[in-house]
Amino acid sequence: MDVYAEEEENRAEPSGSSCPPMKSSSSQPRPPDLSGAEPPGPSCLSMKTDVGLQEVLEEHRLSLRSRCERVTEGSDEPGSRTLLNRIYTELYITEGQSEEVNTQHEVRQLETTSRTKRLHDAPIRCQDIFKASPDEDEDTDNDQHEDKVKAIRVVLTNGVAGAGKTFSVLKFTLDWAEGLENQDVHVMLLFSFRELNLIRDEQHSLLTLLHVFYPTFQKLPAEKLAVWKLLFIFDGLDESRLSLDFSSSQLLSEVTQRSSVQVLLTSLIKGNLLPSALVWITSRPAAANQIPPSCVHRVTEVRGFTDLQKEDYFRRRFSDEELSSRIISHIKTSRSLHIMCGIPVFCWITATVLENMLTTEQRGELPKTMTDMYSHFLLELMEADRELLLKLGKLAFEHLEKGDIMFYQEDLEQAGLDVSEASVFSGVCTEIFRRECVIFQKPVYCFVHLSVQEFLAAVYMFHCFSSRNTEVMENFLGGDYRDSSLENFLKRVMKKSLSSENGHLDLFVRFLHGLSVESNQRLLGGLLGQTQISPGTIQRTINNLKEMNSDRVSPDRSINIFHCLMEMKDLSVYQQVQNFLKSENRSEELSEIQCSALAYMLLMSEEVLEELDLQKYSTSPRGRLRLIPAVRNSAGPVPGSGLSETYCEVVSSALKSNPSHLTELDLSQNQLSDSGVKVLSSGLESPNCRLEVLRSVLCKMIIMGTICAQLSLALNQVERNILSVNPRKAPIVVHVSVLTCVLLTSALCFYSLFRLKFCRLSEISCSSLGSALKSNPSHLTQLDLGRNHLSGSGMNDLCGFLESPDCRLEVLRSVLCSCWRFSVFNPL
Ligand SMILES: Nc1ncnc2c1ncn2[C@@H]1O[C@H](COP(=O)(O)OP(=O)(O)OP(=O)(O)O)[C@@H](O)[C@H]1O
Repeated sequence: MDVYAEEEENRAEPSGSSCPPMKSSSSQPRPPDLSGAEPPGPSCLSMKTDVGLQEVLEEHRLSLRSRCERVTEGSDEPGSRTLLNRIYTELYITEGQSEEVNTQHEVRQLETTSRTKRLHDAPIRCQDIFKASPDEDEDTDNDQHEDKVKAIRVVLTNGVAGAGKTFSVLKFTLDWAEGLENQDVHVMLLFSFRELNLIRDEQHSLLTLLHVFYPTFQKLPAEKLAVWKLLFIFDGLDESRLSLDFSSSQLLSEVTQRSSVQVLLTSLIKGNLLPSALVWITSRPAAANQIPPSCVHRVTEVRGFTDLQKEDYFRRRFSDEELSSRIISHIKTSRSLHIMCGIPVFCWITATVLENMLTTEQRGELPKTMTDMYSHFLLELMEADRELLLKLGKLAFEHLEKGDIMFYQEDLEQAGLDVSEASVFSGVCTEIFRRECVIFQKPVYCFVHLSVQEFLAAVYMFHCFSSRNTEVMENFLGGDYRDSSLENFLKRVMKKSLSSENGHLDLFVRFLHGLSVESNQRLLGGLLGQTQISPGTIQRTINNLKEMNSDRVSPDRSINIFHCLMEMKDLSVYQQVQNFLKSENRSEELSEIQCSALAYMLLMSEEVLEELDLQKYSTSPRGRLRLIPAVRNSAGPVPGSGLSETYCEVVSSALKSNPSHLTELDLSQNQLSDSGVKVLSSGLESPNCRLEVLRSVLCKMIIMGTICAQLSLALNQVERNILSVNPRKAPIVVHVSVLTCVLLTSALCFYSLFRLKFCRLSEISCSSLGSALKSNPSHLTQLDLGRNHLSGSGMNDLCGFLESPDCRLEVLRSVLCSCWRFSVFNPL
């Protein structure tokens, strides 16, 4: 159904009334100067402009415009394309990114970042990504900033599946082609990695590559490429099957030099080829690390829609105001639906389902959970062909484990799908499986959204369970899997999903639980197969979830157990925790599942928690572990008492997340292992880390060699992060006591104040401390050795530092410091 059919095409207007405050755009419609000899100015259409070239450019502009002005949603039947400007809703895009996303499942990541209160984010208009931000502009006397302003040449934009990256690329290009934005750019060139994949085995020069994708440019002399301001867009790095090797020394500098597409791209990104060309790359987060940070001058993140933008989306989509209001208020009644609508593609699924339900005479409850929503979505397609949907389910499932989201003809054939059969890709089925027509007529396929793939995979898995397809079940759950009850089957899948490092089965297992619910069984019965599910089975499954022991499972993963309960429509835990939060009495002992629910609710809380005192809650040690994810929504100080490596992981991810609210970290009274410290170090190294105080009183770090160096480096990084945010901010204060071995040695030199109070500094410690200080003593102005018992030859090194001419020490505290060689302090 074409929801926009009533609107007239020529009423299309750019959108964007409810966007967060954005940076202003100064671009005025203005044709580019083609001479290439001077910067573009108002009188760009100068007399010396080459008329032939002008024509080439005009042709290019028009062809880009017609490529971008209409978009396909769902069905790609002829006539189903819609004007982009009519449906485009402003997206929430920020500078910076959450590093954590690299290891997290995309939907989970969305949940952890869905809090509306994002303190440190700077929203940026997609059209402004190559422009200096206003504060950088203002700070003219800062050379560093000026450098940065000049250097925004490569922009990397991250965003989870369906967040709107491709839509923003299209809008960006369309606005240029229509003369509205970025008119200083002479030529914009749009490529998608899925297209580039098709020529990955070919040899090209940049010029011939352009000719392949933009035949108009065959009329173009090569030298023009070097003088014009070009902007290359590469959309969908995650879909790339090229292997980009940035460490390779094979680089090109001439537009006529031939090489592999990989080398062409790396040369362009590194700036060896066309050093003044701008490059924009978009990617899902997990693939973004293919581009080394040193090559990227600005990172932005498409975060989908804010709450206001969600509403704007539905209002733009439906001319019937009553309908959009009903949809919006329904979504607001379900927390998980509301969160999911932060992803534009989910808004589209929701709009499709709810519009259909509300405008036809369908009775019955509106979908409340994600599984409900997807079941209804699939229901509309069911008439298609049960067998076909199951084959798509098989394809979805088999590729889910591998992490594949793009499929080629061969993949389809393997799943038993006959690609030549027109029925497969026409009619309703195209709603869920989009055929991407690309150059050379080689089609590439994908599901319209990763979550649709996960849903179909779950449907297929359920079907295999019902039809006792032991081969598939054993392959997935292990050879020891025997015909088993539904509750045991779900328990096995849950455990398997919990052991996944990146949570790639999280949504799948949620859907699987949701499918066992009576209402969804009724809806999709024909597909799921015949299974007798008694209320007793459902209750036992719910009990299993509540009692699930998640030893050695990351607390982040454990939250998914709570989501499964919600998908099964068991709200008991949710309500208990709601009551707990409302009541004044916090002495009630919380179960593990309640802790996961509490962590989730604290995480989702719109308010950043001033301080999260994990000790405040009465629960078991395992329960306490499950609370840790809430650390991400806490401004600290975060106590780490008695916590393990898992703690380090969560704290580390809290330090990496954007925005990171942690400003103080207390590692006191902990015993941290090598691997724990390593994990923690990666958090400290993150550019998002905003730590100001690190306490480690009585913290025993069993750190040797390389780990020690790693922590040192990480702490240096913290220093840099803080300085880069605010040069006037006081440097980090590290309170260190009893360090069983000396770490931080090289880090020491970055601190102006170092407290070693109450340290039982061993001989080795003293020695390392001394040599570290000696090697780079210039920053340290205060040293507190109070209440230490210093002895042995290590003292020589320490004293050596004190005596050295580089020593800048102004204050040395040594209250109650008993020192065998106290006399050597005399020189001070
Ligand atoms: N700004 C927007 N306004 C309206 N609808 C949007 C917008 N952005 C995205 N959508 C909807 O979401 C769908 C997916 O968006 P898009 O293809 O841009 O996502 P993506 O981030 O590129 O995802 P993927 O990583 O899966 O390629 C679109 O087909 C459209 O229905």
